[in-house]
Amino acid sequence: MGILEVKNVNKRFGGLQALGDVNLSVAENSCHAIIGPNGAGKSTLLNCLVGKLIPDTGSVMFDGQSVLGRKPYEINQMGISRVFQTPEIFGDLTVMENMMIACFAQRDGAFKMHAIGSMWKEKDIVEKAEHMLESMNLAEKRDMHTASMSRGDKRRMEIAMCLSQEPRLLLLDEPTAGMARADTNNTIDLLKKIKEERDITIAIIEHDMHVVFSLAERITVLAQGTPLVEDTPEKIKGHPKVREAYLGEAQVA
Ligand SMILES: Nc1ncnc2c1ncn2[C@@H]1O[C@H](COP(=O)(O)OP(=O)(O)OP(=O)(O)O)[C@@H](O)[C@H]1O
Repeated sequence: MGILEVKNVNKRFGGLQALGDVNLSVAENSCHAIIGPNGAGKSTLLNCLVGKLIPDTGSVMFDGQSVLGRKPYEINQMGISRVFQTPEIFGDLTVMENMMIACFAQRDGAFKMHAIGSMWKEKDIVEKAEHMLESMNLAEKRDMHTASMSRGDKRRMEIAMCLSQEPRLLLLDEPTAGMARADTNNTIDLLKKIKEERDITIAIIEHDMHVVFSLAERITVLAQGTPLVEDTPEKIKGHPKVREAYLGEAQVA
């Protein structure tokens, strides 16, 4: 039994079957990639895992408990955190302030903006935020306004903010989208380090096959809303069905 078990999930948008009988089992402490051509249903599936969408039929179990019918914040409290394609951070605040807000939210369940002036008095929050920034190689940038950070640093910042929630399952939606190769490689190294140091399961949606093959232990290929194959990266590389699904689009080599 995986920490995440998706069974027979279906989701329609009007006449369009976005997900058709999706089954997915993600093993605890593994990194599982979900790949597939544009429009395959990857984001729809992720949205069903975090309560943003409700499947028409099927079940989604996390650590033996159903996530269906729960609000996104309740699912977050269960231990599932999602990093979005577009970083969700406060550009007017510094890296350290953003990190402290995330640590507050984790400790108190919420953060009220009026508390921003007094948050430096909270020693445990300051220490935790400093530790998170160090572990994500962002300590040197702590006083920088996040609006002036590079895309790669912003993305790492958001991953750090998600990790401050101490999730057991981290969902990454194209974590290296729009990054230069050097930044992508830094992010891969950082995610490997996170996996080594923490008791964490990672599910990742990614178009960049270099990222997928560098990180994933299992890969599920979605095509037209249905899992086509699920296997190890070695078996997925060059798999005829996968090549067919990507025909004319990307390269899975
Ligand atoms: N809210 C919505 N209303 C109607 N159709 C939708 C909605 N969300 C997604 N779709 C459709 O469902 C299908 C699956 O979309 P989804 O975004 O899940 O694919 P994807 O694999 O994540 O694609 P991409 O790689 O391009 O992000 C597409 O045909 C898309 O147009």
